[in-house]
Amino acid sequence: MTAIAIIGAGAFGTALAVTLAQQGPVILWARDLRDMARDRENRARLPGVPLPTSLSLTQDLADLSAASIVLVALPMQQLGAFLARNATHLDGRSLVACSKGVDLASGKGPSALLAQACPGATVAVLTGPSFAADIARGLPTALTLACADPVAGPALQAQLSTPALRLYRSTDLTGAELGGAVKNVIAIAAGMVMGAGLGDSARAALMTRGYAEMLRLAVHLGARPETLAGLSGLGDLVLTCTSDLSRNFRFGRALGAGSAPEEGATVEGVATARAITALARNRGIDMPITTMVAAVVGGELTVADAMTALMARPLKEE
Ligand SMILES: NC(=O)C1=CN([C@@H]2O[C@H](COP(=O)(O)OP(=O)(O)OC[C@H]3O[C@@H](n4cnc5c(N)ncnc54)[C@H](OP(=O)(O)O)[C@@H]3O)[C@@H](O)[C@H]2O)C=CC1
Ligand SMILES: O=C(CO)COP(=O)(O)O
Repeated sequence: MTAIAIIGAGAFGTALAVTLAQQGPVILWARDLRDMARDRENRARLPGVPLPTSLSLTQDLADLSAASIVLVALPMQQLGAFLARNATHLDGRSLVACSKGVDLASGKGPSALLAQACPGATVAVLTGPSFAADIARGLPTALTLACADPVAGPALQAQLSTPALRLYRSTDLTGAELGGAVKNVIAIAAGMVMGAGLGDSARAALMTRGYAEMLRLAVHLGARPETLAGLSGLGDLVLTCTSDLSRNFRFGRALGAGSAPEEGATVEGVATARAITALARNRGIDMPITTMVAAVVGGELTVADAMTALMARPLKEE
């Protein structure tokens, strides 16, 4: 019996599938397999990584019926519409949300969308500092597995850990997924600063103040502060704001440099900046960096104007 299924054959879904297939059969669903079955490689999203024989591929969601664990690794803004069409194929299992972001339409994170669409499922969140390419190459990686269920959480932690992929357990889904959502927005800001040539000191300041607003939002929404200090918050913020492998960072850097961003890349922080800005405004939470990123990506402000506005805010205690 196939125990693990993965929905979404993007870079992350494929990397997780390749890694988990070292321990047993895994089935990976894509809406369009293109040449993956023939090539036994995902040349479009994760080139250079052979797919092991224990990994099977399908375009038919009915083929996932034997899986007790389903990892959902779709882009955040696609998840709601996907679930509206396909939730019946997923209900009643352990569903692990792997998307990072906040849904623009509903203001919800991935775990809330899964729980709403699949009320009979046990929902968990897998998040933290990890580039798909690193996971796929078997490089050491540590992530957070958040699940409120005291029995399912430890079971998922054990079933989804591998010798190279070490999962730390949490019961704080809100904190785990808000860290992963906000860090992408701050990474765009960090990229803007570097692209505009404003220097490493400015980036360190943005990361630190970005962390402060991530924490403020998450605690307001019921998260535990220590979750944000962990892999899913600070850990992922550090990775994404400092690495050229991050699409969010590269997108911000292109904006800062006045050049064209890469075409076709999934840059979760763009829509999520708008979603979180609206959420924070409605709840009276001060999130100046996120608000500025939303304004710049929305074309309402230039990077230079945004930096001037951030520096001109009233002086305050740290
Ligand atoms: N890449 C990484 O290093 C990491 C990514 N993540 C998160 O994982 C999520 C997915 O990102 P990633 O894998 O990188 O994305 P990619 O850009 O690599 O791939 C996106 C995938 O989603 C598929 N897709 C898009 N819309 C739909 C839809 N409506 N129905 C079915 N499939 C769809 C695409 O299919 P098609 O090719 O047919 O368009 C494509 O396979 C994001 O939330 C990201 O933040 C988390 C950790 C690390
Ligand atoms: O989430 C990630 C690393 O943890 C991937 O970051 P990007 O989506 O910016 O590439």
